[in-house]
Amino acid sequence: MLPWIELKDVRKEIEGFQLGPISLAVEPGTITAFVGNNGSGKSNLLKLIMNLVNLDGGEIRVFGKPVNGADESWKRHITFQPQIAVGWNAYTGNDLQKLIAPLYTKWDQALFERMIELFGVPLDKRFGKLSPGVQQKLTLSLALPRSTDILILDEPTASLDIPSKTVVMDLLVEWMEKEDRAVIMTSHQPDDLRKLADYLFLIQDGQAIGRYEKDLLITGFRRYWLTAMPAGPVPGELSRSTNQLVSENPYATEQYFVEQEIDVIDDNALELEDIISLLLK
Ligand SMILES: Nc1ncnc2c1ncn2[C@@H]1O[C@H](COP(=O)(O)OP(=O)(O)OP(=O)(O)O)[C@@H](O)[C@H]1O
Repeated sequence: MLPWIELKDVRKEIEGFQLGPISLAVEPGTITAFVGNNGSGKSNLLKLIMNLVNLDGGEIRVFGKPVNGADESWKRHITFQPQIAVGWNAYTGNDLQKLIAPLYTKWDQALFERMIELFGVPLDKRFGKLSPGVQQKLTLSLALPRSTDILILDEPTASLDIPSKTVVMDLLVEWMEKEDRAVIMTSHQPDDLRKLADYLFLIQDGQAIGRYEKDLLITGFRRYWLTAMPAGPVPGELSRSTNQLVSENPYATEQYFVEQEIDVIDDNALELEDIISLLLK
């Protein structure tokens, strides 16, 4: 399927910080999570996609249209939720709903009311007077009902309590199932990544480490406990300690163990957060 969003050799310099070159394609029906260390450039990459900051090099296309071109019709197909909603503090939830809903032809009022009810958001209080978590709940309740093709969320669950994180994950899964849609999100929450992401796009200090299919990533690393560690390198070996070996190619590693008659006491899959930490080392 043709990608909805395409980044080709995207580059940006922000006061001495170099972001890119980054290339990436986002297809419909997928959730892509940008994952990286703090300050690695994830939020700036989202802003570049939304044409909120200027590119220094490369190009970004949404539905085939360059984001920095004269035709801005692509913006109608995207909802962007930044980490901090700018200019909302003086408005109540009711005001914001009245301002936002008429702008979207597929506004889902039933979903808005359901989310407000699920999260218990007061609609009569000014946005600026709400706690960060309640602000995030209201912002999400004003984002998903827009029913745009693409949803871009910058750390959507960062301030939420644990039960609400689960609610958001379930709502996003349901939102994706309604029609062909795509989500890009940034997150530091392993649960979000495990439950939601189809692809992880890893960024470190402004540089792309790679785009990984989450399910393949989870099966692609294994830890083995051995009675005796082989002296030489083992195929697929990523790291070793006295009796533990971590492999990034379990098939090759296990084949080698069989050929060399090496006893494996135990083995297990690595947790997603361990794999991410290894890749971002
Ligand atoms: N307002 C700003 N002024 C100057 N430099 C900035 C500004 N915002 C970001 N930067 C620079 O851009 C880099 C990338 O920041 P960005 O916010 O995109 O990272 P991030 O990956 O989203 O971080 P985090 O995980 O902490 O949210 C930072 O390291 C910083 O050097």
